[in-house]
Amino acid sequence: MPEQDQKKKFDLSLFGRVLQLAVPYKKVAISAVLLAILLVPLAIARPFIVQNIVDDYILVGDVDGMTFMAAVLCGIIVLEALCRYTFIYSSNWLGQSIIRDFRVRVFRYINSLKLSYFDKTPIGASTTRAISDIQSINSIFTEGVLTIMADLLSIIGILGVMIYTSWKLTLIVLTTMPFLMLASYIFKEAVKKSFQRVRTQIQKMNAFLQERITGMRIVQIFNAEQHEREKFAEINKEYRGANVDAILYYAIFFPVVEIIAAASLALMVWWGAQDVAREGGVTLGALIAFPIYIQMLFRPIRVLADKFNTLQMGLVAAERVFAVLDRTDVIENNGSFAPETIEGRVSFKNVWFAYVAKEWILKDISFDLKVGETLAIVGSTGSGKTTITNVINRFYEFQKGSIEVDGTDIREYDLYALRSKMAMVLQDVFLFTGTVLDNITLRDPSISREQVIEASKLIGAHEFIDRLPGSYDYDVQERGATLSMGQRQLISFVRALVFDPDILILDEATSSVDPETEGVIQHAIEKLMDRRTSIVIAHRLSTIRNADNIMVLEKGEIQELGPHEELVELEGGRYRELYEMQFLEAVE
Ligand SMILES: Nc1ncnc2c1ncn2[C@@H]1O[C@H](COP(=O)(O)OP(=O)(O)OP(=O)(O)O)[C@@H](O)[C@H]1O
Repeated sequence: MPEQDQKKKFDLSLFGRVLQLAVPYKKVAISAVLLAILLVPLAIARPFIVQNIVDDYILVGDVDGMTFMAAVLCGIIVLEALCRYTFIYSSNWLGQSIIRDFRVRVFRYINSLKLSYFDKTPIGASTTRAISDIQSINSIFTEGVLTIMADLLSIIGILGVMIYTSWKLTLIVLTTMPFLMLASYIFKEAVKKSFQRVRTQIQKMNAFLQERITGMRIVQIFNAEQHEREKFAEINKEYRGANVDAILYYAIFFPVVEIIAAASLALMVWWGAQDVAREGGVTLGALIAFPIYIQMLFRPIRVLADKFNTLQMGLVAAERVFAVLDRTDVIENNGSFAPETIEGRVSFKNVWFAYVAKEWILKDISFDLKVGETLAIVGSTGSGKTTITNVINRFYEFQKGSIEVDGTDIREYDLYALRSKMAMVLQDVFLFTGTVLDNITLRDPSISREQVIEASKLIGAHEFIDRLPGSYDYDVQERGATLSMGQRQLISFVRALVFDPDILILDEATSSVDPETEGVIQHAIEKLMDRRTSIVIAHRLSTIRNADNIMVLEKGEIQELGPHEELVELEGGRYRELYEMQFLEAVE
């Protein structure tokens, strides 16, 4: 990426796209531009009036005129201060408003991407896009476009006044310009390279910390702390090096600019002092105003190189964010069938599915589930059990065959209507930081606290939730780390129950819990499946035996399908083998 960044030239169409983000705030944006334009004459007016006061009032002894001009000068200074305050405030307000909108838009878009995107994209990449890259876009507006424009305008304005006052003095001042241009260019390129290194190291540091903290158990149990510390120190060393380089360039560049500015001033004074004495030479007022002009000319030039870098870095970040927004693998929602209620019949008809083209994971899967029936899926690891549950709710789109709910192809349903009829309980329970209540309702305001308590009582989770400090308002820490596995499972059951689905998809946890909790969970599962069409990736003997049908899946194909009593009788059958090997053993 850094290599690519360096080669990147200024991309106009990308720049146009970034500017379009300001369209909803065009009034503020236009006001900021107008203020930037207005600030130029106001700033230049100060030395110009000083020059005027010296030449036209002091030298001729016009005290009244001088007092009046001094009052005008004060007025201009106050006006300039007000305009500058409004300019700084409005340009920053603009930048912040734009990135607030943009962040929400990017998050909404990320939400709409197909799950396959997340399979391939590291979490860190998505968070970097949504947080730090968008932050850099802010600087395009605050430090970039508007201030660069304001600086360029003041350079042009000051040069204009300088030429108007004395073109000869201006030419003398400008003799040092080529040195300044050269120094700015060298500085700009050098700093850009260091900042790209800094950014690469920040990304590395983020990814490193995120992974190590998430996997802290592994780091600690395998005594890997020492190596990890060394690796982290190495990244930090590189980070420091890159930052120190950048600071070094600043430390060299700024004094160099001062020297060049001083040389300009010296040349100007040397020549100007001689010219004042000459007939028709520069006026004394001009000689007094020129040092201020020089100062005003060099100040923006000094910071321009830096601001161009900021602008370019902002554009690189914008390009990366737009690349996410330009992704076409969004969830398709072309169906419109949205019935108020459904019965919950499910049927798979010759369904074929592959995550990667032609590598079939589900092969010709067909089965029918009547309303309220339970299908238990069993099979060895990697046989495609989870995949079946992934295609019913359209996390992934199947390629051949059809899946019907109540006799209608699931692709004809409005996706949100379809999903609202289904609930999914995953083996690996995911809890969000927030209260237990929020974790159950997922902030759906239509679900009341009473409903949640009622569902918890039914599931058998109320007792333990009530014992938590704060009960339903107990703050769940990072992914529920302070709750036990069984407790997390119970919360996820309550979550599924309050959404009252017609079709339940359940991936039973394989982890063993103590007999007492086992009893509670078994009871909860029964309550959850009660009168609901359920598809369960089953691991508990009780769930499997109680299911209306059992599907034995091997390498994506149905090997056996039928009720327990039937399959267990099959001589040499896979289910019978599994049953004898795993379940009878467990019972004994
Ligand atoms: N997101 C994915 N992208 C690509 N391949 C995948 C993806 N998820 C699963 N697979 C592959 O699909 C196959 C079936 O996986 P699946 O998760 O459905 O198996 P499973 O029967 O549920 O296994 P387990 O009992 O271990 O959970 C596996 O070979 C797996 O590597």
